[in-house]
Amino acid sequence: MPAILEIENLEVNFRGFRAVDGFDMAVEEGELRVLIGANGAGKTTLMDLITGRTKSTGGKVTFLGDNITNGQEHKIARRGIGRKFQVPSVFKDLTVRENFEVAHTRSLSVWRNLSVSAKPRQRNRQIEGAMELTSLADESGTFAGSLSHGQSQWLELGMVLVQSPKLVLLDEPTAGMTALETEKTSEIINGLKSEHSIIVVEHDMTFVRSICEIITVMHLGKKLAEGTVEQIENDRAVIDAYLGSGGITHA
Ligand SMILES: Nc1ncnc2c1ncn2[C@@H]1O[C@H](COP(=O)(O)OP(=O)(O)OP(=O)(O)O)[C@@H](O)[C@H]1O
Repeated sequence: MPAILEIENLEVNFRGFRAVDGFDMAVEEGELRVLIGANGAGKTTLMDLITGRTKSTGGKVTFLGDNITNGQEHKIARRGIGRKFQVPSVFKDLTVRENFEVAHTRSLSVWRNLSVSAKPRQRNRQIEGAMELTSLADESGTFAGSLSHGQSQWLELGMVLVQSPKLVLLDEPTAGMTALETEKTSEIINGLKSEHSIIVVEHDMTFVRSICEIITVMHLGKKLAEGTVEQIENDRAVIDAYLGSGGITHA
């Protein structure tokens, strides 16, 4: 499988402080990669560097064979990197379906530039597919402001998916969720596997175990370890790095 995303020796230096410090990672097409690391390890900064929100001071990011290092954020999004932030930013006064329509229209402006117009039937199929994937089909007419916290998170995830990104970045998708919502989120994410390439930043190791194939561990801006859940949980360097924060299971 070719790498969809390749990060080489990436660095950002914030006035002498290297939040990301010579970081390497390659994610294959169709892969679900989990990125873990203690608070301040540099995970969010890494996502910011991939998406062009923060500019790097060294290294390279390659997406689908193209060098996207320090590209403009909207252009990187248009190339097909979708990002779901930790705090949902849905339109509360619109229904679930209307939120999906807005997200779909946003993605259309990309296609319009390429003189391709989406057909209504195709549009509905995409929206309905995203509603199914995120378990929101029954909430189609519900105002987003009336959704539970978990459902708002799923709506935002669906709004990313309806734009058909080639790579989806999810920043702590279970933050603030109940145990049941977390379980449902792992079902949703497992349902996205193979169809999508996904990078998930997550702290909750129970959740990580339920979705994960390969974990990359970040520590002080660097890659500390990479491997299966079992390999990572038994890795001496990882255990040592997490000591003091209660061990890896409470990372
Ligand atoms: N713009 C900035 N200027 C200076 N320092 C920054 C900046 N952005 C982030 N940092 C620092 O870089 C380090 C990494 O932060 P980052 O938010 O990427 O960590 P994280 O792994 O996502 O942590 P958490 O799990 O708590 O979200 C932190 O010490 C943070 O204070």
